Amino acid sequence: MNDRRSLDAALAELPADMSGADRALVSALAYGVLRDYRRLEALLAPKLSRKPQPLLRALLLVGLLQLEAMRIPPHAAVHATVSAAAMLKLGRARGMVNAILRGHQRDAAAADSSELAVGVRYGYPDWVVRMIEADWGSLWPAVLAAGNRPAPMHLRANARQCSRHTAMQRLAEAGIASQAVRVCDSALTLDSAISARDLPGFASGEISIQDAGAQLAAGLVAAQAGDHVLDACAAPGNKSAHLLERADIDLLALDIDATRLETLNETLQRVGTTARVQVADAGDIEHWWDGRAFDRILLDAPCSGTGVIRRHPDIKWLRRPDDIAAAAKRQNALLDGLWRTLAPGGRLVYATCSILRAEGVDVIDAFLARTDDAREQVIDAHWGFAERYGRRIAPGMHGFDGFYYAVLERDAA
Ligand SMILES: C[S@@+](CC[C@H](N)C(=O)[O-])C[C@H]1O[C@@H](n2cnc3c(N)ncnc32)[C@H](O)[C@@H]1O
Repeated sequence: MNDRRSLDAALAELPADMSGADRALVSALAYGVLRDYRRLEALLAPKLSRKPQPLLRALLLVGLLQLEAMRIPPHAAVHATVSAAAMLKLGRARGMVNAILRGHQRDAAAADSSELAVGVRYGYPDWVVRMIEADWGSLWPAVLAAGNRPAPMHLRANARQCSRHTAMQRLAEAGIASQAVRVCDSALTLDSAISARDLPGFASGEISIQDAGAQLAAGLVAAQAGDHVLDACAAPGNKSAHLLERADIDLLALDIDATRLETLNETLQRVGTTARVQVADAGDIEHWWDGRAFDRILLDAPCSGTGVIRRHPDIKWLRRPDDIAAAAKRQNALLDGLWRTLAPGGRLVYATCSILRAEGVDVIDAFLARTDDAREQVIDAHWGFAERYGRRIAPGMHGFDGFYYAVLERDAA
């Protein structure tokens, strides 16, 4: 966490020859500690007489997590953690690890978590708790708690290749139970998660893995055959692929990150579609725009990611309070730049996986106030909550990740 690397980037460095089961366990331990980091820290602190070195501290947190939140028999959890101390050349600390974990087992039954400070109890930095409280009113405890629950696995049926119904039948034939997601017609949810390589139809592009809340974007863009469409922040390409699956459009997919665009190319190839793909700063239109106006633009803006904390608990600890205002500034600048490339009568969909107003309705409010030829198109939908402009979704609502969407239209010339 010190280098602000994401958890996914750190897990990508696990040894290539590690077994799938070990990989899954390491991943569950890392995600679990980050989800519950503050509470585990609060449990550990009184048991220490001095500050342990970082590796030992991390090991103790992993040990406590196993005792607190995982279905691992306590004696096995203590034994494995003590053994790991030796493997990590922390042999001299084995006695201490053993004593702390055994002591915790004894004390745990008597512990009363209601006395913990709110941020510790819910496992969030205080500044995030304050922002969620301010933005979500009485829903704030539910919003925080939802960010600590594992997310369901949603799939998207590729309309070019099969109906959602057919996709579900094929999964059922392979013994994989799924259900249709009510308010999103391309989405289905699996009863239990499964790796992509074991999903029938994934390699051939019939189905893709994508949160159902994220699948709402393509329907809001509502591009028609022949439309000239821009996906301005497109990588790793899930929404681009969905846009292309829905209609024969002429899509330009931009992203500032060349490595992430490689994943986009792989995704488009897998689902059997093509787009023009370009590395660019979307806001810097002089450098990439050829002057041909777009009928539709999707701006899936870079944001705090506070709506996807349940999938990426490291976000809680990687973000800093200043990041929110900085993100809002970038979002405003992207909107201003991209608006100039939108055709009169065209539509721009603004999306973020943030649940903070500063990156959602406040951005749109300010944009509409300074942009004469922009109008909000009210989203008439059965998902999320209506905001002054746009709609936002709380994490876990309908099973979705947290999102904000607004639809803007440019006055006809
Ligand atoms: C929320 S992600 C997009 C997810 C993508 N739309 C999808 O559904 O797979 C935001 C993306 O914006 C990109 N980005 C950030 N700043 C940008 C900029 N100035 N211009 C273009 N892309 C940018 C990031 O590299 C990141 O890939």
